[in-house]
Amino acid sequence: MDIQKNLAIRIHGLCRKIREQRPLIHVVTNFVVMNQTANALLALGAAPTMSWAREDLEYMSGISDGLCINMGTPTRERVEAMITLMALAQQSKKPLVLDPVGSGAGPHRTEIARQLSALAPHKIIRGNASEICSLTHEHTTTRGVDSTISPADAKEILVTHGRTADQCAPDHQHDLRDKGVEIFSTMASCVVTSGKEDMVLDNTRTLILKNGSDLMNAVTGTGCILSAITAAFYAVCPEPFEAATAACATSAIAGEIAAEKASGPGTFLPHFMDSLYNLDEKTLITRLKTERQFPYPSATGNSNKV
Ligand SMILES: Nc1ncnc2c1ncn2[C@@H]1O[C@H](COP(=O)(O)OP(=O)(O)OP(=O)(O)O)[C@@H](O)[C@H]1O
Ligand SMILES: Cc1ncsc1CCO
Ligand SMILES: [Mg+2]
Repeated sequence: MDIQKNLAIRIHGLCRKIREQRPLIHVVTNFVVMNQTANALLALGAAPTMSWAREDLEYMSGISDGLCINMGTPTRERVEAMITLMALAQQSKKPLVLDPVGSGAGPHRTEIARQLSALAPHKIIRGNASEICSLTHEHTTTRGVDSTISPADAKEILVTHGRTADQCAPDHQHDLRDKGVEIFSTMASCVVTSGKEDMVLDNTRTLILKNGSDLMNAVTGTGCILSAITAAFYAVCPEPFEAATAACATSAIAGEIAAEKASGPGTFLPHFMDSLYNLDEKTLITRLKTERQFPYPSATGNSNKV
């Protein structure tokens, strides 16, 4: 069977698992997107809980199936709660997603993002391109919470590290691992940069997803929602790369459908929720657009369609 169709079927299988198992996802997120994030988790079939009260943390961590930490509004009390929850998630080996919102927008946020990134290395980190790149690259800045760099720049920084296509040939894999991918082994088991194209990476693979719509940028919080639903997929799928891929596909395809129905940002969000709720296998198979670069871009610049 066509490998992209097979991937779409597997993604739909995970959507079904979420609807059947209804994983409880504990989300400490920013004040801007709290309500829409809880609703998106519900639309997907998961169950949200959003508390950051110190007295709640141990209990909520104990009963939850996954955790999403989003540092969009990083007040001291909330950052302390995030650190406690991340330590608890690591102890109990619970699926964890970190969204380093606004990393690269000034020293305060960048320092918090790097501090959180250093915790619980089994996690998935999901951010826009400049947020992710700013975690390891001093010179990448973020404009508030908006990315300043393109997916192509992010790929250059995170995957090819300025090397030529020749140097990225399979023969040089070992060099690449030694030199370039420390972010994956020290901070995360999988990293996602979102944008016009989403990129899912671990230390052996890169997958590019080409779904979505410009309208996803005309409302706030689509990235925050993507991080929260990534935690829901990770709660039903122990393989972080597969969970992150499923979340990116689901979010972007739901966004694509919503954009076709909406007349602007005001009606986009309700259509987006409906699309998450109604997403079926046929739609995923018809719409999924991915490109796999495995393990790294080849010497000829060719990549395999997934
Ligand atoms: N220009 C675009 N075309 C298609 N899809 C897009 C575009 N920009 C963003 N998306 C989609 O929107 C979602 C959020 O990605 P984005 O990179 O905007 O996150 P973000 O900057 O963290 O958002 P926020 O901070 O507002 O929550 C992803 O699913 C991504 O695929
Ligand atoms: C707009 C905004 N400001 C802080 S968090 C947030 C939500 C999008 O990341
Ligand atoms: Mg964001």
